[in-house]
Amino acid sequence: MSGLLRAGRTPSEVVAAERDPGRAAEITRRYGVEVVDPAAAAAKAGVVVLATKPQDMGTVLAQLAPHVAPGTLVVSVAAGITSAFVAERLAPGTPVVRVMTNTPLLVGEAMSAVCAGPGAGDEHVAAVEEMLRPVGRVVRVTETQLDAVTALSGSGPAYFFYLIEAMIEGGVLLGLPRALAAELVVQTAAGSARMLRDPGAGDPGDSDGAGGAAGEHPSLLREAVTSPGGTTVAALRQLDRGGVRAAVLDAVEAAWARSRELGAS
Ligand SMILES: NC(=O)C1=CN([C@@H]2O[C@H](COP(=O)(O)OP(=O)(O)OC[C@H]3O[C@@H](n4cnc5c(N)ncnc54)[C@H](O)[C@@H]3O)[C@@H](O)[C@H]2O)C=CC1
Ligand SMILES: O=C(O)[C@@H]1CCC=N1
Repeated sequence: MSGLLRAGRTPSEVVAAERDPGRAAEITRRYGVEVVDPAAAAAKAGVVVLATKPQDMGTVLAQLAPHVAPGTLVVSVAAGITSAFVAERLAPGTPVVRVMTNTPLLVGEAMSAVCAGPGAGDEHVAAVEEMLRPVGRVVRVTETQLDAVTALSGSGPAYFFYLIEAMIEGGVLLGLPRALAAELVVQTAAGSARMLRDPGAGDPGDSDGAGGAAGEHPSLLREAVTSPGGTTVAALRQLDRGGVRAAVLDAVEAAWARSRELGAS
């Protein structure tokens, strides 16, 4: 909702349905968006965005289905829930599009993936892409890729936050004040991400700051930090001893499996 409003939609163009009165009041206070019951929201909407927990999706669809007008575009952001699950609970032919985005959307840096479900044509997917583009990057994927997308970019911010927490703790272990450790680590993360995504940014002649060649390889960037006989190689040996690479592979595989499980339940 915050993204839609920052992308230029007015609060009067959006309505929300929220069963928790505290959260409903917060939505109206923060965004100026009216909160109505799900039936009223569905009846008014040209596009219905389903953003409940996967476990609540069956209930919310049962509430909404009789009120969704034929042809209304229905968008689900729930992890795991297949477009077929959504479509089966709506009038035949209702276009359904699935989205997996991530929380950096809140600062305009989302990584969103979209795919067409039953009844959805190119124009429906394009409409959802247009909704998401102002708040980050958007890629089109197949539905079979969405569990993997969820495991990488959907849950991914949590993996980075986890690593950053651990690095800050490392600074504290070495005696640095926590605030200083946090500043050092967060700027290091932001700078490293910028080198990966916008490698030419900051070069003379890069007037738009958008960078040159896309996507510097992470292995090359890591090698450039790793001086022979230096500090970085000493640290990386410990990461290898700790099995960090294998743990990351196991972690994304666990998220992928859980996403599949949510879809099957
Ligand atoms: N948190 C994340 O980083 C991401 C979450 N998602 C997906 O977004 C969805 C929402 O996740 P969260 O925001 O973390 O969940 P949440 O539980 O914080 O928010 C869902 C809201 O829906 C409300 N709700 C549930 N059933 C309702 C009903 N029948 N009528 C009216 N309101 C109802 C709840 O009161 C709650 O406020 C999930 O399906 C999740 O898989 C997707 C990508 C990233
Ligand atoms: O943890 C979850 O299930 C949701 C989906 C992706 C990120 N958060």
